[in-house]
Amino acid sequence: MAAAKILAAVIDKKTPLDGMLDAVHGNPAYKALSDADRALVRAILNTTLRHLPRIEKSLSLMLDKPLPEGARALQHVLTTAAAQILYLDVPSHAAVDLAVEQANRDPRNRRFAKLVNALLRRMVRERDAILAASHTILPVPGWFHARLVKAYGEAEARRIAEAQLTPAPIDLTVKAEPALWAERLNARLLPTGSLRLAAFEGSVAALPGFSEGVWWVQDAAASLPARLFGPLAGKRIADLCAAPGGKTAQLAALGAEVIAIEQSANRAERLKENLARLSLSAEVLNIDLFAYKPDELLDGVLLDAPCSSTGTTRRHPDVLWTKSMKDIEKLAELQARMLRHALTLVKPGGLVVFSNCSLDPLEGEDLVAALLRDNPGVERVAVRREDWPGLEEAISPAGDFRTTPAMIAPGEGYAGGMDGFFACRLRRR
Ligand SMILES: C[S@@+](CC[C@H](N)C(=O)[O-])C[C@H]1O[C@@H](n2cnc3c(N)ncnc32)[C@H](O)[C@@H]1O
Repeated sequence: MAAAKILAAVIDKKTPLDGMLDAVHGNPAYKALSDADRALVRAILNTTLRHLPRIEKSLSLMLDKPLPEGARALQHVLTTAAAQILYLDVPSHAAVDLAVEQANRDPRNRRFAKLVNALLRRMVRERDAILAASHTILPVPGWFHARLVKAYGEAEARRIAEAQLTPAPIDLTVKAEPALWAERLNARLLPTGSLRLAAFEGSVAALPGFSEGVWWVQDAAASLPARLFGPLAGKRIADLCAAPGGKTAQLAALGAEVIAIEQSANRAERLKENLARLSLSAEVLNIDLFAYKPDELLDGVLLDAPCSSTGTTRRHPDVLWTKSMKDIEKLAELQARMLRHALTLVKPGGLVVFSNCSLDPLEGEDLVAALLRDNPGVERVAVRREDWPGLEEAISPAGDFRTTPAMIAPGEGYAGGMDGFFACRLRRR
């Protein structure tokens, strides 16, 4: 019940999933569930959203005629039930019975209860054939696929779209001694310097090193921007969009004197808590970055800007259904303004690293190209392939990091992939 309602809010009202699944401020129907039922609802929603185009197409092929416009709620009941039948390891008959019960409970949908029953039972019987046939259907919305094709070409777009079907593994960044901690945690040491856990269920807080603040959870790709500054001991660096603090922690662990700026009060608090657990220090300023003017120009600035997050769909599959091209355009404009401000904060010769977790060039390559065109006082310091063995494919010809979920091959017992990220290193002349 909760799953279909929450799905409706994502699809019809563009409400992000994270907020609705928050244990304190989340959707009331979700909060009323037991821990086990919450986990099941989360799995159903993430699975439904990951496979939505394939589920919808499979359902439409089984219907003689489309459901009437007024039956949106029924559509969500059907898609969440179909996700369980096709992709989740739960008893199919329970999913069918629940969907029929939901249809019966809603006076607008009662007349469709028999149809729901027949259609879903047929789906159970024909599951293997439906799954085999659905492989040809693109697993992402059309607008997003078109953007991927434009940026990466047909074949790579397909690989990225398929890669986002696999849930992200857990990656960790360690303060020091990555090889030693890789062994202790039975993790794979990635070419980014991150550790990747083998298939893992449970709480990371129970793993060795957590309570001592030795490491933090951070996707491999997300760890790259902070690594672009080179030696940081004694340098003053501002992290302009800092919370929850993965990159602030990296900068501080590398010896920088960090000023961490975060506009949201709640998120600034979370950043402070995270730094405290890691015994790392930074000056945390809960202000708008546009209001920040240091007394003296800085050695470097990290701008990990708010973005469309289209690189994180393995973790947040709702993004593709809540964001649109309009959002990408608006965010790209904001990022360009933020980047121009960031460049005023560093001394001549100072570095600005600009990054975000979008796959769209409007928020990355195009934005930087326009900035360089208009600002002769700024130059790109290209990332060199020879400095990043194993990550050559993630470095663009211009010398930026451009990672995608289709990069990093799986290893024995370890998943592949990483978030889609853009990171560019700029220098004020
Ligand atoms: C992509 S997240 C940053 C993630 C962070 N760098 C990390 O590695 O953990 C962007 C952050 O920027 C913050 N933010 C957005 N607009 C801002 C502004 N004008 N000034 C300061 N922070 C802002 C958001 O609240 C959000 O926490």
